[in-house]
Formats: sequence, structure tokens, C-alpha cells
Amino acid sequence: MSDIIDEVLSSVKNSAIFKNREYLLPDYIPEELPHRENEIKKLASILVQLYRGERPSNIFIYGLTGTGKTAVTKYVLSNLQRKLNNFEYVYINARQTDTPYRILADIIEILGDKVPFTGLSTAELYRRMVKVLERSERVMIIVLDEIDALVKKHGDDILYKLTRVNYDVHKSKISIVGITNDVKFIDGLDPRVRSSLGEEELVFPPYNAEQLEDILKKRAVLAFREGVVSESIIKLCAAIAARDHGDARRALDLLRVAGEITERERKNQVGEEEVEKARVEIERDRVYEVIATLPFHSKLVLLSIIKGLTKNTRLTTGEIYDLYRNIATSMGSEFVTQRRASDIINELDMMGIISARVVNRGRYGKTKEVVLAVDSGIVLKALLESDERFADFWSG
Ligand SMILES: Nc1ncnc2c1ncn2[C@@H]1O[C@H](COP(=O)(O)OP(=O)(O)OP(=O)(O)O)[C@@H](O)[C@H]1O
Repeated sequence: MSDIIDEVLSSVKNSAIFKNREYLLPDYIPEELPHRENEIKKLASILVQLYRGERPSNIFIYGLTGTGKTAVTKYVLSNLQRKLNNFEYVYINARQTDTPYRILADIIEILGDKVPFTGLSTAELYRRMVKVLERSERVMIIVLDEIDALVKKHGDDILYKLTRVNYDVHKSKISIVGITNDVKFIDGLDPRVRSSLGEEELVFPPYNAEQLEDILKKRAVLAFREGVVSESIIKLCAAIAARDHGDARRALDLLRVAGEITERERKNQVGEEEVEKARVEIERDRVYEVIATLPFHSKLVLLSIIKGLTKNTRLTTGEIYDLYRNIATSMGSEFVTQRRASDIINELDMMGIISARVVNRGRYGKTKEVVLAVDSGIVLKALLESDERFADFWSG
């Protein structure tokens, strides 16, 4: 057995493919960010007020996923801090650190105080934060990435509190940098929070294929051994990611996974075939993740569609609802109204999991016909593995 492990290990240790795979991982912050010069300049010119010890405006940054929002923000802040060294900043991903309690605790901890994991009220934490801020006599920049996730879960009260801190603290100041890829997010905020958070706004446009190519080239030189990745392979990865709204993360993932597949198959050059396999693998992972995290009734509607499609090539919304109600009842669960089920079908359509087409059935009026837009095997796998009740139902 240990021979097998040794063999697998040696293929990675003496990789013919990667010089340093880490340069392709999402958390690596590159030293250069090509094609984000304008955004770096804009953000730096707002934050540069720190030089005078003044509070920079709050900033709201938005743009689609993988457009470099996080990378640019971290890049500008860490470079400014090296040069100025007169401010603090804390980076908080609000999807991971997703309670007002943990956010306040993170801010307090970066300023050097300890906070118990739970047990205090947020009002008490707020008081402590004001106290440590006052003592620090510095400007503090709070970066809230994926800020929409926090507000969806807990409302915008914590944002309101944070934008008001400067009224309670006198010797220090805070500024907030909010980042989101949900363009509509800011419209849903309390008007006071909206105007305060959006003192300055920055929009990150998607990358085009040539820009992605540059980004990939720079990373490929660091990550791969010479001769493993050709220019045409980089072009191909860039073109695929550009079709998908110019997402640099996706382009980098594609190149990394293609490299991993090449390594696994013990080849010594990444070819088009490996890129295609990587594309399929990444797409499967994405679909799996999206389905596994759907709410229960959306999953149930999807399960009904899968079940219905074992007998028919397409289904009407009425047929789906009947199936859904039967399955819910047989599982001892409540069911949602036909109108809500119809909304769920629209949501699944928007996510690209199913495809729904309106058909006119003469005097019977209009209905929608639904087919799956992704591989049914992966849908079923995600449903059955993410909820035991579905596994029991399907096997029973
Ligand atoms: N101009 C660039 N040059 C080099 N790498 C980049 C550039 N822009 C983005 N990247 C890389 O692409 C990946 C995604 O970027 P980043 O996390 O900054 O995107 P984002 O806009 O914050 O996306 P999300 O909204 O999904 O968090 C990271 O690995 C980042 O290093």
C-alpha cells in the first residue's frame, strides 16, 4: 500500500508540470495586477488621506466575481501600510465571518484586545470597540468583503452602527471599505447607510480575453515548468473565461486544474484536451455546490423535475407542481404554493440549472416547459448527498 502512496507523492514532489502551484491558488496576492492600474490609482488616491492622519471617505466597491476587487483592495492597503505605517486595517470576509458579534470581535482583536468567543452582547462589544479605538489614536480601515452576505442574514444595523462610530470616538477614526458583486445590493440599504457607505464608489469592469491572457501569462511563468504551457493554451483558457463574463479567478482555476489533470495523467505538456477536461470538472463542481446549498423546497422542486424527466422528455410547470406535492407529502413535509413553486422554477432557470421555455397551448393558455440544462447525474448526486431525506426517498 505504502508503495502506491510513495508513487503518488513522488509525482507531486518531482512534478514535471508545476514549479510552484501556489501561484495559481485563489489566495495568492500577486505582486503585480495588470489591467487594474486605474482601479489601484483611484483607490489609493482616496486612501492616501491617511498620510495626513485623516479619515479617508468610506468606499463602496462593486463588480462581478473575479474582477480583482479583493486583490486590488489588499494590494493597495498592504502597500500603503508599508509606506505610511500610521494606520491599522482589518480585512473581514463577511460570508465567513458572518455575525455582527464576530465582526466587532475581529476589529477589537486587531487592535490588541481579547474577546471571548461568545457570551457578550453586541452592545457591550460595541462599547469595547469604541474604547480600544479611542486608545489606539489611529485611523482604522475596516474592509467588509462580500458585505451583501452579512446584510442578507442580519440586516444593515451593524453597518449603521459602524458608519456612526466616528460620532462616538474622538481620538481615532474609522473608514469602511464595502465590497460586493451584487450590483443591486446598495439600493436595498437604509438610505442613511447608503449615503454614508457610498461616499465614494468604485466599479470594477470585467476583463476581456486579451487582459485575461496577460494575467495568465504572468502567473504561468511563476507556476509552471518551462515548456509545459504554450501560448495557445493560455489563449484558450483566457477565451473560455472571457466568455463567462471575464472572471480572472475562473481563468486561473482553469489553468491550474488543467495542469493538475496533466500531472495526474503523467503527461508533460498541457493540451487542449486537458483544458476541456478541466472546464467540465470545474463546471461540475460549480453545479454541485450551487445545488447542495439550495434551500430545501428548491431542492425538492429539482428532485421532482429529475423524477419527472425519467418518464418524459420535458415537463410543464403544472406537472412539476403535482410531482412536487406528492413527493413532499410522501416525505411528511409541508409544501409551498403553486405560485412559490413557479418562482422557484424561475430561480433555477436563472441559475442555469434548468431551462424553461414558454409554450402557447392554444385554448389551454400558456405554460412553461422545463428541461434540465446540466448533467442529471451531478444534480442527483448533489441532492442525495446534501440531504439524507432525499437519499431515503430515492432509495425507498
Ligand atoms: N489584474 C489581475 N492580475 C493578476 N491576478 C488577478 C487580477 N485580478 C484578479 N486576479 C486574481 O483572480 C482571482 C480573483 O480575484 P479577486 O478575488 O480579487 O476577485 P473579486 O473581484 O474580489 O471576486 P469575488 O467577488 O468573487 O470575491 C485572485 O486569485 C486574484 O489574485
